[in-house]
Amino acid sequence: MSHTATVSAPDHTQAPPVVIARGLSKTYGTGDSRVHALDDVDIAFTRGAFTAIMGPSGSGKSTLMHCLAGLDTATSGTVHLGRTDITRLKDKELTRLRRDRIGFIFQSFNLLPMLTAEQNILLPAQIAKRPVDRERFARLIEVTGLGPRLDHLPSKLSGGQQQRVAVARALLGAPEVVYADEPTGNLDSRSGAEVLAFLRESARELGQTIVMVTHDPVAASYADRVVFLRDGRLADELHAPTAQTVTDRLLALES
Ligand SMILES: Nc1ncnc2c1ncn2[C@@H]1O[C@H](COP(=O)(O)OP(=O)(O)OP(=O)(O)O)[C@@H](O)[C@H]1O
Repeated sequence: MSHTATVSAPDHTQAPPVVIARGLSKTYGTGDSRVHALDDVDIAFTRGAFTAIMGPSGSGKSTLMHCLAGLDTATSGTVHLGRTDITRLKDKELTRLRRDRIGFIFQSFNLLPMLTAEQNILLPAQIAKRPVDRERFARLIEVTGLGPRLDHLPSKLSGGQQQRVAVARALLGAPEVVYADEPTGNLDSRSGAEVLAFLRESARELGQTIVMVTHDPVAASYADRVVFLRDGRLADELHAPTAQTVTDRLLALES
């Protein structure tokens, strides 16, 4: 009698989804000026996965991220964060959900200029009256290499250091998902690579779920998975991307 055993490698398709969007559509305008920014998008993001969203200009990347994050309201469809259908929440509940369960990283670092690096990192926890996980704080400072800069004001930090402060701030509360909108758009390639390596490490080592919008195939190559939008629809998907495979798919989409 023969026995066959299948050993499946741990991969993100086995992990439970943290964010699930179903039938997500967003239209702007009416009549002839009507634009389908998102057209019936179904997508899920599993725990600990680092996903990049790409696509030609106007394909709906920002709209998708804003609807997933509860920064914009979808015309139809649902978005679940864990068990919460965020499309049913009232404004106040949505504000609280964004504050307590989601991390944000933007192209502009959005640091408060009069606060030190450390104070900036701790600010969201203070505002939410949330206890600070000192162990996680220490780990984030170690991984970001910000230790010697903690008492510096943002104006005394390089762009890359400022963005690392913004990333540590977004990750400190262990949010269920982090949305990053062109996080390396304002950085030189070396600083950008440091920030991206840190995001990748956060996904792998801390199980942090990250969804990043980017135009840059090199940035996307740090992700585990790249999803491509065209005309508001999911058009393609790549796993274990390289800058070259991402570029090839983008060119195919744009042709
Ligand atoms: N507030 C708005 N009013 C009307 N149309 C909008 C609005 N926001 C976005 N759109 C349209 O929706 C579509 C998708 O836009 P979106 O900004 O999501 O695309 P994108 O892929 O992020 O583009 P880019 O790469 O240029 O940032 C585009 O046709 C855009 O013109």
